[in-house]
Amino acid sequence: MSTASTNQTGAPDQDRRKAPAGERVADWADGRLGIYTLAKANMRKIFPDHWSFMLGEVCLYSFLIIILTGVYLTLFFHPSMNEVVYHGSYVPMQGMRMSEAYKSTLDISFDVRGGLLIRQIHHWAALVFIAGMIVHMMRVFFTGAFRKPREVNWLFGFLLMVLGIFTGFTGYSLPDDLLSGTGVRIADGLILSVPIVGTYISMFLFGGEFPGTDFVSMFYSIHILLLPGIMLGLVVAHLILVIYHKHTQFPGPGRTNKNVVGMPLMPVYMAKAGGFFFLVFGLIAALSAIATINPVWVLGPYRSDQVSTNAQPDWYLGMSEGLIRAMPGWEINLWGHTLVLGVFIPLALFGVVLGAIAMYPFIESWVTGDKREHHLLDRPRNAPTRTAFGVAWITAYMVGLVGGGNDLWATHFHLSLNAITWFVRIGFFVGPVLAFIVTKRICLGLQRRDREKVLHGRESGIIKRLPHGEFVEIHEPLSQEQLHTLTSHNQPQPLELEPVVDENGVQRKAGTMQKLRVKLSKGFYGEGSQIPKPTAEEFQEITSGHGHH
Ligand code: HEM
Ligand code: HEM
Repeated sequence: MSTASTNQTGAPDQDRRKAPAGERVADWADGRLGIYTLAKANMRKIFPDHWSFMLGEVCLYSFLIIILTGVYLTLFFHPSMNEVVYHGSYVPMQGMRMSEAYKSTLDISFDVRGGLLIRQIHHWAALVFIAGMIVHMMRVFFTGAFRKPREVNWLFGFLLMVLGIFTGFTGYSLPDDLLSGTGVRIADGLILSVPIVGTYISMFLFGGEFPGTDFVSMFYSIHILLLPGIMLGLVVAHLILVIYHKHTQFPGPGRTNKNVVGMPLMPVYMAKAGGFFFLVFGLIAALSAIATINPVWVLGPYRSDQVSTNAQPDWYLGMSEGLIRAMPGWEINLWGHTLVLGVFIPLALFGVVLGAIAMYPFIESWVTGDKREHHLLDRPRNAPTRTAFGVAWITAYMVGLVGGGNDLWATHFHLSLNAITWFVRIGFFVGPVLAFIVTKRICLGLQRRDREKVLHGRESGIIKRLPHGEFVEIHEPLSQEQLHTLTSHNQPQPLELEPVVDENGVQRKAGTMQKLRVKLSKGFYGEGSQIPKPTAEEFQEITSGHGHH
């Protein structure tokens, strides 16, 4: 229906000059918020396409799902350790004494409409969120996306991961059932093992001797306000930086350090992202509807004189738990104080591992001396030392995880607990070294294969018999696009020790750090760490004339 009409007096019609409704709303909003310039600058922003770039989105969407479901839970959860008697609908616990926190978690699970589903979605989304972050971090690591200028964004991401782990832990502790109480007890043990300040921190957190009467309410504020608040700010900063730096892209024809090839934010990327949000939500909801997670009614309320069997932390803390389980129970007594090395060393090691992850971009650029900007990603095989290092790290993590579930491995596979402990003790040191060597060899093998492919073409699988009886396989030459992708990477040279005598004839001694740097740099780029890619001359010589060999 048209809105145009003339009025009785023949005066120009107001309606005719009226813009469409959408434009008027946009005008109204622009006059007050100035969104036009912002939108103009960003709506057509180009995003490159690769499945691995969806991992950051998985983090984002699961974070949103956690917040949405978390808000629902706050409506019914009572963060109090006051003792009450249970009279809800779960019959086996009728008349039992328990904290209000535990009672309200049972109520959420059995009496609140949709409560159990929302609890399960919250918990499953938390597991997916942290898994998503770690896999996203691996993508960024293995492709070298953390290099200049994205080091600060790596740090923002790293903080998000650490805060996510802490938020998960505080959430896990809220229901105050036997499992979460056992987890908190382990955390208290870790805190107490820290020399000098440990006792004070523990007293502060628990309002006196463990478990005290305060920690649920304190953890609650930390869990629903403090940490998610900081994380929300960090996520926004993280995404602003992604837009500011523009996204990296894999090398390919037409892609350079100075452009981005892909689809515009509006409408293509937005439509994709919207759909993907519902996919992630749907999958997590389906998982939560069919797979029980943290059935708090099984173990009963927390009592500090009881420990549940089968106690497992959520998966992301499995490694630190494994290190504690595998560590010998060493203790030193000094001047009337006990230093519990059996607990303190794993705690310190966890801290060192986290610190190394945070600092990695800076360490790598110091070792390699690479201070250039990088907007094109590395194919993992073309950075064998970094790739091998990442796989070694994952191996150490996995071995620790086996240690964290040693009881489950023992019961499910009929293994001795001691054998598993020794496997973890040895595997934690030997596994990463083996993984490093094997991965590096695989990367070099793949580089050799790329070189072969460039020089001799792709094996076609077609066998030809020559007149004199010899069989040869036809090799098909690669397309220009493939040739470009396989040869466009840089092959930097390792750093050299500076001359001992400089141009003025002054003697200089290379410092230990300098020597270490050169050594590490050789490890990265030296002989045995990269297969020279074919030169243009080699390519010309081999490809001129024949299509097989
Ligand atoms: C709440 C957690 C996180 C969210 C919501 C998030 C979200 C995102 C999104 C949507 C992108 C762009 C798409 C992509 O490359 O996947 C991105 C890129 C990036 N993220 Fe995250 N991320 C999170 C955690 C992390 C972590 C743990 C790290 C590393 C320690 C990290 C480092 C980076 C870096 C360096 C980029 C730029 C990559 C590039 O341009 O290729 N992020 N992030
Ligand atoms: C990264 C952020 C978060 C993570 C990783 C996380 C994780 C968890 C986990 C694992 C639990 C235990 C669930 C259970 O099995 O009972 C939990 C409980 C809870 N969370 Fe969160 N959460 C996060 C953010 C939030 C936010 C933003 C809110 C509120 C606005 C919230 C509110 C709650 C409440 C009220 C509980 C206790 C209820 C219950 O345990 O059923 N959470 N959280």
